[in-house]
Amino acid sequence: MVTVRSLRSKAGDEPITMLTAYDASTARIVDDAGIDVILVGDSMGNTELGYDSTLPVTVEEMQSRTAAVARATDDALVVADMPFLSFGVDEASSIEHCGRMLKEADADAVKLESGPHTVELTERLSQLGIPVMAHLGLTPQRVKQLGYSRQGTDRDAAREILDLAKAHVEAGAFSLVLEHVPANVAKQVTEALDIPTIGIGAGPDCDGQVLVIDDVVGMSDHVPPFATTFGDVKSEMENAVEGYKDAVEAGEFPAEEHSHVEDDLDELY
Ligand SMILES: Nc1nc(=O)c2c([nH]1)NC[C@@H]1CN(c3ccc(C(=O)N[C@@H](CCC(=O)O)C(=O)O)cc3)CN21
Ligand SMILES: CC(C)C(=O)C(=O)O
Ligand SMILES: [Mg+2]
Repeated sequence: MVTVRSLRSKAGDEPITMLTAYDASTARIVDDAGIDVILVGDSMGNTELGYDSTLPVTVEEMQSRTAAVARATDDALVVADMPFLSFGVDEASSIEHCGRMLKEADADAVKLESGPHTVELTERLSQLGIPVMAHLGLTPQRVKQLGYSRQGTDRDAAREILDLAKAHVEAGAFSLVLEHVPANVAKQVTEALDIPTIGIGAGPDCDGQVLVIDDVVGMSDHVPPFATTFGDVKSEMENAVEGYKDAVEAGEFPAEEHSHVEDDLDELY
């Protein structure tokens, strides 16, 4: 069983592995493979729900998918990604939305796309017993301001990431995702913090790595430049779907072994 405490002790020892999953069947595969952390990412908006950003994803959608993933997961830490405007608007509704992920969906922790506005909230949630994973660098919920470009690329911006990272550790965050930042910046952030950093497009020197499952297995139409594909599930599914269609059209499916005949029912009238 991976816990927020065991994750912390693994950091620096062995790389931490994290992947997204949005449903029970995928979560079972990821968990059985021994991945440490399953993130029910709001990237689900792009991958599963067909939106062109994560902005439309709702708390209800995240809660339902988090519950499905948690039901299928035995060992991995399950982290619910809090969707756009479900936190940071006011403290009471932020706590209520985050709390639902633990109380009702059985998540182990929440992830918040972080900034100066999430320091106090991270402290409050941590005090209440809701473990918080922070997320700095490229924060896709700010796509309308940032696009999907690399962050922390000048000294001021890189220092701001480091300073915010320290502020979130101080506030009680148990780990930090660093997205699409220079490897040498991620390295210094990792060295400066006593919580695990988990990188995506942040070089090899974070304590762990995370990618979106669709990109990893070869199901995405567009893979970000920092990701790599390790399989070709899309072709496998295309083959299976075509095979089914051809078999039905050729009259080969269902065959005798897929059907049954009941005695005395040959003539109903
Ligand atoms: N399938 C998937 N994988 C992801 O990693 C992912 C999502 N979806 N959805 C949410 C965010 C969006 N992410 C992205 C998406 C695109 C780029 C990308 O293509 N960046 C280019 C162009 C940047 C620009 O638009 O200016 C780059 O060169 O940085 C990076 C991160 C990462 N996240
Ligand atoms: C890529 C990770 C960090 C994420 O936030 C997501 O999948 O939504
Ligand atoms: Mg996300």
